[in-house]
Amino acid sequence: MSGRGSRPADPGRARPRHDGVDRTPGTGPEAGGGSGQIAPALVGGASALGETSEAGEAKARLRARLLVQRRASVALRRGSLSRSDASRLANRIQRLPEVEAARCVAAYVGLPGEPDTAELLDRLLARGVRVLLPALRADLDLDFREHVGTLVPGALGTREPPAAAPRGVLAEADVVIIPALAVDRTGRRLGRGGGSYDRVLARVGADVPVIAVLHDQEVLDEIPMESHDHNVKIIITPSRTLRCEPTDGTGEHLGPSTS
Ligand SMILES: Nc1nc2c(c(=O)[nH]1)N(C=O)[C@@H](CNc1ccc(C(=O)N[C@@H](CCC(=O)O)C(=O)O)cc1)CN2
Ligand SMILES: Nc1ncnc2c1ncn2[C@@H]1O[C@H](COP(=O)(O)OP(=O)(O)OP(=O)(O)O)[C@@H](O)[C@H]1O
Repeated sequence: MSGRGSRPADPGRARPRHDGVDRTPGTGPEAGGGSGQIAPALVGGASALGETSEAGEAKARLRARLLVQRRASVALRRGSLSRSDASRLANRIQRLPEVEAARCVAAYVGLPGEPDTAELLDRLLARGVRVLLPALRADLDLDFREHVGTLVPGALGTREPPAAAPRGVLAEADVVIIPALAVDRTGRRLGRGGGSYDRVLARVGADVPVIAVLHDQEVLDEIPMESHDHNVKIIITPSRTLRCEPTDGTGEHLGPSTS
């Protein structure tokens, strides 16, 4: 990313503890706090707290490489292929039994370089499904709001429902659809390094299916894992649907089912 805008020089110090429990009264997710000044500068693919663990450093390097790859592919495609990708993705996601059965879906609005989710969101709304979308907070945690059909600019180039949209209660989502820079077949996920979805997934029930959406070439053999990372259950790319299998504890996995 390009390090735009006015962000604090040492954002990591302002971050909350990362054990999945938000203990700060009135500042937790869905507490209705505004974005304010945005926290960390996720420069060069480094994580928000400037990871120093081996896995954290490996993630930062991988993240930087994947962001370069995405930018190159955006430049190459100039949007046209991404529209057909968007339809194929929407079809795949809608065909999942978990999504067919869902009355409320937490999803997201694609950023440039990501598979476009606009068609999926429109189709879900047209089917009468409640759609919850994230609004990025200053500490990079996410609030959710009901998708009311319109979007306004959020921080860091995101788009989000207007502040007047009803609050979205994440616990009401039957399915959670999230972005990823990369995943592996066991469901390990690499994101943009803000820990936004690590925090969101810590608040999602273990029985709620989590679906990661990304490009075909971003399904990798192995993603380095840290203790706060949460696995996804299903991986969707324009041409593949992968169901992740749990690891056997040695890092080996039993092989995903695919279609
Ligand atoms: N579609 C989508 N929404 C998401 C995420 C995501 O990965 N994808 N996030 C996953 O956690 C959170 C947002 N995290 C972000 C972290 C970094 C940048 C970023 O690097 N932006 C660039 C470009 C900004 C622009 O175009 O204005 C930058 O700041 O340079 C954006 C979002 C919540 N919403
Ligand atoms: N529950 C949490 N609360 C606060 N910080 C967290 C939490 N989980 C992870 N973090 C911090 O967020 C930073 C980024 O984590 P990580 O590299 O796993 O992000 P990511 O999953 O790639 O990003 P994102 O979820 O935003 O797409 C790390 O410094 C980590 O310590």
